[in-house]
Amino acid sequence: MAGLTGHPVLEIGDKFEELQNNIINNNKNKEVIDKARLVVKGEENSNNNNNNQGGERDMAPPTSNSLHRSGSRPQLDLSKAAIQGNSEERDPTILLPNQSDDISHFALDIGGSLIKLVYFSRHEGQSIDDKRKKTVKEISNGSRRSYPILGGRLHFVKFETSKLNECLDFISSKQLHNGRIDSHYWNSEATNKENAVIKATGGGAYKFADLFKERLGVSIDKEDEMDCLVAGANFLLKAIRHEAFTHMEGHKEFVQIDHNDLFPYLLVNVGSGVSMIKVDGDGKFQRVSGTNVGGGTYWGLGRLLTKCNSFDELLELSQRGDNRTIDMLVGDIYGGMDYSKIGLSASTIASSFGKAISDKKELEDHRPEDISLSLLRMISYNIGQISYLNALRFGLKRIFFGGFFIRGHAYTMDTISFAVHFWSQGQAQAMFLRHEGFLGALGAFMSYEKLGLDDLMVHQLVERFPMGAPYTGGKIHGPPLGNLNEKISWMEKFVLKGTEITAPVPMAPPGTTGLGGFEVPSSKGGTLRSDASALNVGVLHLVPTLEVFPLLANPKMYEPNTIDLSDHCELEYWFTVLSEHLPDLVDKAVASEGGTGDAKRRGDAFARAFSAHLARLMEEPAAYGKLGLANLLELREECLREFQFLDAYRSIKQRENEVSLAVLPDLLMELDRMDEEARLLTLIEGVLAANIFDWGSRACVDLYHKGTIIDIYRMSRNKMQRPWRVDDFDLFRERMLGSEGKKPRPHKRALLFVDNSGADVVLGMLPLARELLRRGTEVVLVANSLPALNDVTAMELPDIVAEAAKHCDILRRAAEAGGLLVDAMTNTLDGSKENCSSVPLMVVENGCGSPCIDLRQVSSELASAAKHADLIILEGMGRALHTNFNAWFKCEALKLAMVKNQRLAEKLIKGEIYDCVCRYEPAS
Ligand SMILES: CC(C)(COP(=O)(O)O)[C@@H](O)C(=O)NCCC(=O)O
Ligand SMILES: [Mn+2]
Repeated sequence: MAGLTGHPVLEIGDKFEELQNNIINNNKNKEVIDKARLVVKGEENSNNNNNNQGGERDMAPPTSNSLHRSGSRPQLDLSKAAIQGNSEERDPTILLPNQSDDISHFALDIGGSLIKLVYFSRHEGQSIDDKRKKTVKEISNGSRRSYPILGGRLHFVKFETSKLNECLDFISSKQLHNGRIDSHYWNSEATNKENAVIKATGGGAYKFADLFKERLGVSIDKEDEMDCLVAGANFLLKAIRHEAFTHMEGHKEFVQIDHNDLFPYLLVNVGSGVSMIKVDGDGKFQRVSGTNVGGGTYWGLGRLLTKCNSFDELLELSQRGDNRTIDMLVGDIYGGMDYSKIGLSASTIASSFGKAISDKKELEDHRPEDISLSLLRMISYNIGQISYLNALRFGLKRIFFGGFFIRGHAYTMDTISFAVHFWSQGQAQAMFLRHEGFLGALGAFMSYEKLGLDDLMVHQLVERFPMGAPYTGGKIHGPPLGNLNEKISWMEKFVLKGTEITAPVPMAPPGTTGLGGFEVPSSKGGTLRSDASALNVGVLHLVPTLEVFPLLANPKMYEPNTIDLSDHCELEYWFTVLSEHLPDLVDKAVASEGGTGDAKRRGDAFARAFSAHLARLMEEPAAYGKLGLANLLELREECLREFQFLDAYRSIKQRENEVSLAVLPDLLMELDRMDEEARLLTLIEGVLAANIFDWGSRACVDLYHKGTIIDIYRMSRNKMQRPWRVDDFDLFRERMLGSEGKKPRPHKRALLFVDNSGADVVLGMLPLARELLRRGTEVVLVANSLPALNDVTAMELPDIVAEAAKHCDILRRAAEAGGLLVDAMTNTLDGSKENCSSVPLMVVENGCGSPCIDLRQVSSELASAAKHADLIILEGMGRALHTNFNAWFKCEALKLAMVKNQRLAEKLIKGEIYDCVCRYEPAS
């Protein structure tokens, strides 16, 4: 039969059909094809799944939830670390002789109005008892770096100082003061409570020391406040990618700080009072000024003048205020005119509260809203102005503002920025910090010896935004949520509370009038969320094993995201795509957990949580740092995991693997009948065509509901006519096969970043890997550490490879050489064990649990494997288009994907849905 694109291999579609008939006649295999139909027709609902659950679970490869992206260790004192006992055993005990047992888990900054608490929590124990263990050792040359030792997270929580008891209850409920979590890991005796010492800064460290001793039995070790502020700020500015930002006229922009060019700067900490600190380096600073007119002044005066009950209420009032009724403006003095000679417009405030002297009004005659706004502007301008004058005094260009007075409040930041800009005539810039209120607490935390926190680098920290955790200490939510059930009930309350909680921080630009200052701030949501600033702070995962992918040509310039979500249309489009996909995803997730009542409740909570994230980000796209499409897709996966859906597509993946493995031998036979050139083309076509099996694409899911796997595969092959929309195949062929009779040298090692399970990996990437192996190139299959949609994981791959190897000597020998076939090879094709001299086929995890990959943060395993690679192949929309489409590498790169989204096809390649990309780039 003629091939669909003129190549004989394309009989594979027919082979599928033939196979189907054969299989149907064969009772043993009938189930396989039935299952395949179920999958592709989208008939898999919770009921079906319910029925199948037991059997499928038994057959499924072990879920990889034991491998976490952030599943490695906090930087503790690892010197002289050694494995105790047999290093080959599962979960060997690791001794840390220089690690002291009494590591405390939290530190406090007890201020006049707020208590800020930073605490450290540990990951659960992990195991990499998978078939890759040998591979891992192989690649990392026997180094032990890939053993999971410890993992950790930093949480940021705040309480009102007046509610100190809530804070003590929280510490007590989490047993933070007992070091209980650690003792389990370090094999130590429970920490001696009597001697427990915790670090704290701020005035309350002195004031409440006795209470801590009485209630928790711990002593407070007081740390200097300025030391802590500076240590906290330096850490954040060096270690968090999107920490500092400017905020001008409602527009927030993250600032990339060059670590080598950070100092000197002015740190302005606006707490109850204000400190201005000139920072010259780590531990090198001088408090150069300050002002007693700060957050406490705003709150104190505001409370007296407006009878407000809380700081946040006062701030919220300002949203609806009009300060012109109470402030004396230049125009009030100059009969409505500007004082242009000295550059003051009519709307400039000439005297804060100045009108109150001339009016015959009493306090009751003024609106509390106007008073609050006038007060806010007075204090913010004053802080901005004094800060600038101090920056000028020491020749400092950069001013960072922190402290809880700011509270992520757009108008406050705009006012301070305006003052700095105005007085410096644009020469200095105000910058704000996302962890604004936690500088002191973080600094106190870092003062514990041997923590090694200050050595952490940007790529070793991953910030996550779990639902519930940031909602702290407020009247509605209580402290961060401890267990899943609490979280779900909280989500249920959350929905009852409606939009009040998701109401955005007002972001509308507060209309300026040139030099004259701002008009009344426009209030978008009407309410200012009480925990506005806390919401901008996630949980920091400390992952010292993450590394920058060493083959990036220019890591500093690297931007993983291709789609710029700062374009509002783009943002809206992708938000709609994700919202519309949600019901289907919830169905799959609930089904994957057996469709039980508990799973449904979790599914519901997940949907609410993810929708809340979307709503929040829609209102303030930069709320969680710079937002790209990859972040959104990852957030969705993280959110699923938060509600304990560890592998929503588990059964779908398994069925597609089975069906694809069943037709693999036919495909390999067809390939082997071809000459080199036809084979290479067919292999690339195969990768592109099989990338259609993508459960994350709306269009593809619709297809699966309409046709069988065979129809879809055929349709996909039919689309394979060259030229593809981006088609560098000829270049790649020349590199692989040479021209004019010259044989090029084969690649030494290729990293194949695989994408989806089923046909994608089995009929697409594995045959391509086999071709490379055949040519003497070592192949490393790079797969996700954690499940994401229907992507294949590093944990699942060895079983798939073992199955494939049963039908192919090349794969078998290579997999054996790569240590992948440990015990799976009882059944080889010919039973022969000789000839193990093949180049190895290996599997490494990439460190991610997302459909995309940010190459600034990959597993150390991958970084290690990359060192000898001279070719990388990135496959799929997530890894090759949404991210890395514009990335340059030090080695050759091949980017292969089918575009399964109409809009992306139009925007990125001026094409149509199902068009393909084959981009080949020589080393740069
Ligand atoms: C999530 C995905 C990136 C996965 O694609 P893949 O990497 O598997 O090729 C892709 O399915 C996607 O962008 N989906 C959303 C757009 C849509 O539904 O059209
Ligand atoms: Mn995928």
